[in-house]
Amino acid sequence: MASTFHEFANGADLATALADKVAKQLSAAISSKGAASIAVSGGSTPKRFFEALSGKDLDWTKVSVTLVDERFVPADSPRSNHLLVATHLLKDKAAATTFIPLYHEAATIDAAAEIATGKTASICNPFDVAILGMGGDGHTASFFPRGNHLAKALNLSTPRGVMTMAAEGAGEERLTFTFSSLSDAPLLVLHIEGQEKKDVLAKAEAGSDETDMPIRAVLNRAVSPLEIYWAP
Ligand SMILES: O=C(O)[C@H](O)[C@@H](O)[C@H](O)[C@H](O)COP(=O)(O)O
Repeated sequence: MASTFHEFANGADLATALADKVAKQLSAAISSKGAASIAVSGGSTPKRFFEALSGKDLDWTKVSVTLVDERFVPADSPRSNHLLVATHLLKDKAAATTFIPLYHEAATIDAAAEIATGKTASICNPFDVAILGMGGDGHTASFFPRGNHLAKALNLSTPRGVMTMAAEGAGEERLTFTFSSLSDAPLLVLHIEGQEKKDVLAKAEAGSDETDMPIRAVLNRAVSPLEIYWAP
Protein backbone atom coordinates (compact mmCIF):
# COMPACT_ATOMS: atom_id res chain seq x y z
CA MET A 1 0.00 0.00 0.00
CA ALA A 2 1.21 3.58 -0.61
CA SER A 3 2.97 5.67 2.01
CA THR A 4 2.92 9.42 2.64
CA PHE A 5 6.01 11.17 4.00
CA HIS A 6 5.31 14.00 6.48
CA GLU A 7 8.44 16.08 7.22
CA PHE A 8 8.64 18.51 10.15
CA ALA A 9 11.18 21.17 11.13
CA ASN A 10 11.86 19.50 14.48
CA GLY A 11 10.68 16.83 16.89
CA ALA A 12 8.47 19.24 18.84
CA ASP A 13 6.50 20.23 15.74
CA LEU A 14 6.19 16.57 14.77
CA ALA A 15 4.93 15.63 18.25
CA THR A 16 2.26 18.36 18.13
CA ALA A 17 1.07 17.37 14.68
CA LEU A 18 1.05 13.63 15.38
CA ALA A 19 -0.77 14.09 18.69
CA ASP A 20 -3.40 16.20 16.90
CA LYS A 21 -3.83 13.56 14.18
CA VAL A 22 -4.09 10.69 16.66
CA ALA A 23 -6.50 12.57 18.93
CA LYS A 24 -8.78 13.27 15.97
CA GLN A 25 -8.68 9.59 14.91
CA LEU A 26 -9.48 8.36 18.42
CA SER A 27 -12.30 10.89 18.86
CA ALA A 28 -13.82 9.92 15.50
CA ALA A 29 -13.73 6.24 16.50
CA ILE A 30 -15.40 7.03 19.81
CA SER A 31 -18.11 9.02 17.99
CA SER A 32 -18.75 6.25 15.48
CA LYS A 33 -18.49 3.12 17.65
CA GLY A 34 -18.31 4.25 21.25
CA ALA A 35 -14.73 3.13 21.80
CA ALA A 36 -11.20 3.47 20.38
CA SER A 37 -7.92 1.60 20.61
CA ILE A 38 -4.30 2.46 19.97
CA ALA A 39 -1.09 0.43 19.97
CA VAL A 40 2.09 2.42 20.55
CA SER A 41 5.77 1.59 20.28
CA GLY A 42 8.45 1.81 22.91
CA GLY A 43 12.02 2.96 22.51
CA SER A 44 13.16 6.58 22.90
CA THR A 45 11.62 8.34 19.90
CA PRO A 46 7.98 8.50 21.05
CA LYS A 47 8.51 10.39 24.36
CA ARG A 48 7.66 13.89 23.07
CA PHE A 49 4.71 12.53 21.12
CA PHE A 50 3.41 10.72 24.22
CA GLU A 51 3.71 13.91 26.29
CA ALA A 52 1.76 15.88 23.67
CA LEU A 53 -0.91 13.17 23.36
CA SER A 54 -1.39 12.89 27.13
CA GLY A 55 -2.75 16.44 27.22
CA LYS A 56 -5.29 15.98 24.44
CA ASP A 57 -8.92 16.65 25.38
CA LEU A 58 -10.89 13.54 24.38
CA ASP A 59 -12.95 10.93 26.20
CA TRP A 60 -10.01 8.84 27.37
CA THR A 61 -12.37 6.63 29.39
CA LYS A 62 -13.45 5.15 26.05
CA VAL A 63 -9.87 4.50 24.84
CA SER A 64 -7.79 1.34 25.24
CA VAL A 65 -4.03 1.74 24.97
CA THR A 66 -1.58 -1.11 24.50
CA LEU A 67 1.93 -1.67 23.19
CA VAL A 68 2.98 -2.82 19.75
CA ASP A 69 5.66 -4.86 21.48
CA GLU A 70 7.32 -5.35 24.86
CA ARG A 71 10.54 -6.63 26.22
CA PHE A 72 9.88 -9.65 28.45
CA VAL A 73 10.57 -7.72 31.64
CA PRO A 74 8.27 -6.55 34.46
CA ALA A 75 6.89 -3.01 34.45
CA ASP A 76 9.43 -1.82 37.05
CA SER A 77 12.36 -2.67 34.80
CA PRO A 78 14.11 0.30 33.16
CA ARG A 79 13.86 -1.71 29.90
CA SER A 80 10.05 -1.88 30.13
CA ASN A 81 8.00 -0.20 27.42
CA HIS A 82 5.10 -0.26 29.88
CA LEU A 83 7.16 1.92 32.20
CA LEU A 84 7.93 4.28 29.31
CA VAL A 85 4.25 4.65 28.45
CA ALA A 86 3.22 4.98 32.11
CA THR A 87 5.80 7.75 32.58
CA HIS A 88 5.11 9.79 29.44
CA LEU A 89 1.57 8.98 28.25
CA LEU A 90 -0.63 7.60 31.05
CA LYS A 91 -0.92 10.97 32.85
CA ASP A 92 -2.68 14.34 32.56
CA LYS A 93 -5.90 13.85 30.56
CA ALA A 94 -4.79 10.44 29.31
CA ALA A 95 -4.58 9.13 32.88
CA ALA A 96 -8.26 8.16 32.52
CA THR A 97 -7.51 5.64 29.76
CA THR A 98 -7.34 1.85 30.06
CA PHE A 99 -3.85 0.48 29.52
CA ILE A 100 -3.49 -3.21 28.62
CA PRO A 101 0.07 -4.48 29.15
CA LEU A 102 1.67 -7.25 27.13
CA TYR A 103 3.97 -8.48 29.91
CA HIS A 104 2.34 -10.85 32.38
CA GLU A 105 3.86 -12.94 35.16
CA ALA A 106 3.70 -16.45 33.70
CA ALA A 107 5.62 -19.72 33.76
CA THR A 108 6.88 -19.10 30.22
CA ILE A 109 6.94 -16.25 27.72
CA ASP A 110 4.64 -18.32 25.51
CA ALA A 111 2.11 -18.44 28.34
CA ALA A 112 2.48 -14.67 28.75
CA ALA A 113 1.85 -14.20 25.02
CA GLU A 114 -1.33 -16.28 25.28
CA ILE A 115 -2.57 -14.16 28.18
CA ALA A 116 -1.77 -10.94 26.27
CA THR A 117 -3.57 -12.26 23.20
CA GLY A 118 -6.68 -12.98 25.25
CA LYS A 119 -6.65 -9.60 26.99
CA THR A 120 -6.25 -7.63 23.73
CA ALA A 121 -8.47 -9.70 21.42
CA SER A 122 -11.31 -7.17 21.56
CA ILE A 123 -9.20 -4.13 20.63
CA CYS A 124 -6.97 -5.27 17.74
CA ASN A 125 -9.52 -6.15 15.09
CA PRO A 126 -8.44 -3.64 13.92
CA PHE A 127 -6.70 -1.10 16.12
CA ASP A 128 -7.89 2.41 15.30
CA VAL A 129 -4.31 3.65 15.53
CA ALA A 130 -0.96 1.86 15.40
CA ILE A 131 2.25 3.81 15.92
CA LEU A 132 5.41 2.03 14.77
CA GLY A 133 9.04 2.95 15.33
CA MET A 134 12.08 1.61 13.51
CA GLY A 135 15.48 0.55 14.69
CA GLY A 136 18.76 1.20 12.90
CA ASP A 137 18.70 -2.41 11.70
CA GLY A 138 15.34 -1.95 10.01
CA HIS A 139 13.29 -3.71 12.68
CA THR A 140 9.87 -2.49 13.66
CA ALA A 141 7.73 -3.70 16.56
CA SER A 142 9.75 -6.75 17.55
CA PHE A 143 10.13 -7.91 13.97
CA PHE A 144 13.90 -8.17 14.15
CA PRO A 145 16.13 -9.28 11.27
CA ARG A 146 16.41 -13.08 11.33
CA GLY A 147 14.20 -13.29 14.41
CA ASN A 148 13.32 -16.88 15.40
CA HIS A 149 9.61 -16.40 14.60
CA LEU A 150 9.93 -13.64 11.98
CA ALA A 151 8.26 -15.50 9.11
CA LYS A 152 5.20 -16.26 11.22
CA ALA A 153 5.10 -12.69 12.57
CA LEU A 154 5.16 -11.13 9.08
CA ASN A 155 2.71 -13.57 7.51
CA LEU A 156 -0.61 -11.75 7.08
CA SER A 157 -2.36 -15.13 7.39
CA THR A 158 -1.11 -15.52 10.96
CA PRO A 159 -4.06 -14.91 13.30
CA ARG A 160 -4.10 -11.60 15.13
CA GLY A 161 -2.53 -11.68 18.55
CA VAL A 162 0.65 -11.50 20.56
CA MET A 163 3.57 -13.82 19.88
CA THR A 164 7.13 -14.23 21.06
CA MET A 165 10.32 -13.23 19.30
CA ALA A 166 13.99 -13.80 19.99
CA ALA A 167 16.73 -12.31 17.89
CA GLU A 168 20.38 -11.32 18.12
CA GLY A 169 19.64 -7.58 18.10
CA ALA A 170 16.63 -7.69 20.42
CA GLY A 171 18.25 -8.04 23.84
CA GLU A 172 15.60 -9.75 25.99
CA GLU A 173 13.05 -12.10 24.47
CA ARG A 174 10.15 -10.08 23.16
CA LEU A 175 6.37 -10.09 23.06
CA THR A 176 5.02 -8.57 19.86
CA PHE A 177 1.75 -8.20 18.02
CA THR A 178 1.72 -9.94 14.68
CA PHE A 179 1.89 -7.89 11.50
CA SER A 180 -1.69 -9.03 10.81
CA SER A 181 -2.75 -7.30 14.06
CA LEU A 182 -1.18 -3.98 13.08
CA SER A 183 -1.32 -3.82 9.29
CA ASP A 184 -4.95 -2.70 8.88
CA ALA A 185 -5.13 0.02 11.52
CA PRO A 186 -6.96 2.85 9.72
CA LEU A 187 -4.27 5.21 11.03
CA LEU A 188 -0.95 3.37 10.56
CA VAL A 189 2.04 5.55 11.41
CA LEU A 190 5.80 5.07 11.20
CA HIS A 191 7.40 7.65 13.53
CA ILE A 192 11.14 8.11 13.03
CA GLU A 193 13.51 10.96 13.76
CA GLY A 194 17.06 11.88 12.74
CA GLN A 195 19.10 11.59 9.57
CA GLU A 196 20.33 8.10 10.44
CA LYS A 197 16.77 6.72 10.53
CA LYS A 198 15.95 8.55 7.27
CA ASP A 199 18.95 6.82 5.67
CA VAL A 200 17.80 3.44 7.07
CA LEU A 201 14.35 4.08 5.57
CA ALA A 202 15.91 4.86 2.17
CA LYS A 203 17.91 1.61 2.33
CA ALA A 204 14.75 -0.31 3.22
CA GLU A 205 12.84 1.30 0.34
CA ALA A 206 15.65 0.36 -2.07
CA GLY A 207 15.42 -3.37 -1.34
CA SER A 208 12.89 -6.18 -0.86
CA ASP A 209 14.40 -8.76 1.54
CA GLU A 210 12.13 -8.59 4.58
CA THR A 211 14.27 -11.02 6.58
CA ASP A 212 17.11 -8.51 6.35
CA MET A 213 14.94 -5.41 7.00
CA PRO A 214 11.51 -6.38 8.37
CA ILE A 215 10.25 -2.77 8.07
CA ARG A 216 9.92 -3.64 4.37
CA ALA A 217 6.82 -5.68 5.17
CA VAL A 218 5.16 -2.52 6.48
CA LEU A 219 6.42 -0.40 3.57
CA ASN A 220 5.34 -2.89 0.89
CA ARG A 221 2.49 -5.04 2.24
CA ALA A 222 0.56 -3.11 4.87
CA VAL A 223 -3.19 -3.23 4.28
CA SER A 224 -3.60 0.42 5.32
CA PRO A 225 -1.78 3.39 3.79
CA LEU A 226 1.35 4.16 5.80
CA GLU A 227 1.85 7.67 7.21
CA ILE A 228 5.56 8.30 7.78
CA TYR A 229 6.29 11.09 10.28
CA TRP A 230 9.89 12.35 10.22
CA ALA A 231 11.87 15.21 11.73
CA PRO A 232 15.65 15.81 11.64
O1 LIG B 1 10.67 -2.18 22.09
C1 LIG B 1 11.16 -1.40 21.27
O2 LIG B 1 12.36 -1.04 21.28
C2 LIG B 1 10.29 -0.77 20.23
O3 LIG B 1 9.04 -1.14 20.16
C3 LIG B 1 11.03 -0.79 18.94
O4 LIG B 1 10.43 -1.37 17.85
C4 LIG B 1 11.37 0.66 18.66
O5 LIG B 1 10.27 1.29 18.04
C5 LIG B 1 12.58 0.77 17.80
O6 LIG B 1 13.61 -0.01 18.39
C6 LIG B 1 13.05 2.23 17.71
O7 LIG B 1 13.49 2.61 18.97
P1 LIG B 1 14.07 4.11 19.22
O8 LIG B 1 12.89 5.01 19.12
O9 LIG B 1 14.63 4.04 20.62
O10 LIG B 1 15.11 4.36 18.17
